[in-house]
Amino acid sequence: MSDASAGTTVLELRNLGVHRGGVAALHRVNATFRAGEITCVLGENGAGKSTLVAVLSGLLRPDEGELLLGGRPVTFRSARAARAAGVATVWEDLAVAPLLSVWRNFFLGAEPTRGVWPLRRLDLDAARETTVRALARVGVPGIDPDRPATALRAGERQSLAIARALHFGARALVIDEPTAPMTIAQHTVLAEAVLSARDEGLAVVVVTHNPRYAHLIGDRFLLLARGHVAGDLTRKDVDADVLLRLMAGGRELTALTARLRALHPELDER
Ligand SMILES: Nc1ncnc2c1ncn2[C@@H]1O[C@H](COP(=O)(O)OP(=O)(O)OP(=O)(O)O)[C@@H](O)[C@H]1O
Repeated sequence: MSDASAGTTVLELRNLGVHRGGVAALHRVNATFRAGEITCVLGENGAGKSTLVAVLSGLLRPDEGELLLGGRPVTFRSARAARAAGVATVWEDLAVAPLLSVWRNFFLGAEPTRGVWPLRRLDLDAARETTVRALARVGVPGIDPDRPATALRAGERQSLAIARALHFGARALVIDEPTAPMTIAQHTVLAEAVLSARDEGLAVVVVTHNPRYAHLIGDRFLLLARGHVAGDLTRKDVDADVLLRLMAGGRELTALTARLRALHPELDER
């Protein structure tokens, strides 16, 4: 466990409001993100998911309400400030600097050095070793740290960012899942890293479009609809089908499925 025992509140949103382009992108949002738990944030396009990520990661200041970290109100003035406070965000597409090596991406400016100034120099072996160890810790063993980051696949790239967050002592991890299709194998790689972060006691927030995947890994589910909290549920409250139904658009899909199954009983088998 990192700094908090499982179940302790790490991040909290109180009556959070954000206006964007004349609309309430978030309106009176209350939510709690706890240590050792994965909270999946679900909602249709425009529900406010990206806005929530922007607030948690320090890119956007809320217009109303408060963000609390470890019980104290905080105002992040930048993404760097959020990271320094222990809230790490894994972006959908900016997880890494693609042309740099895997280990350079891991450290990005925080490389270990050897010796004392003015003879201090980069400790390359330590940097490589640390990277390999940190990746193995999130379930990605055997990566050559000198490969360019472009050689990593989508799930591995995000896992690298998660490994960094763990290594540098994050308390909360916000993951904006790739919307581009990922193979099952890469989804599994990412899920394993997400579960490692949870097991190490971080409060994990996963923004996803996929309710089935959410149900597989999530402990709690925050459903957003038009900037409002439409549901705040635990695993005990829902199964994957209920989640699917609760997501806007899911209602139509469920009705369609029921109608098709009534007309074609053989579909029941699927
Ligand atoms: N930069 C912006 N300028 C104006 N309005 C914006 C801006 N960003 C978001 N909005 C509006 O805020 C609301 C919430 O958008 P947001 O992008 O947070 O939703 P989302 O759930 O992330 O959607 P998606 O799944 O499509 O990314 C929407 O009505 C959107 O049109």
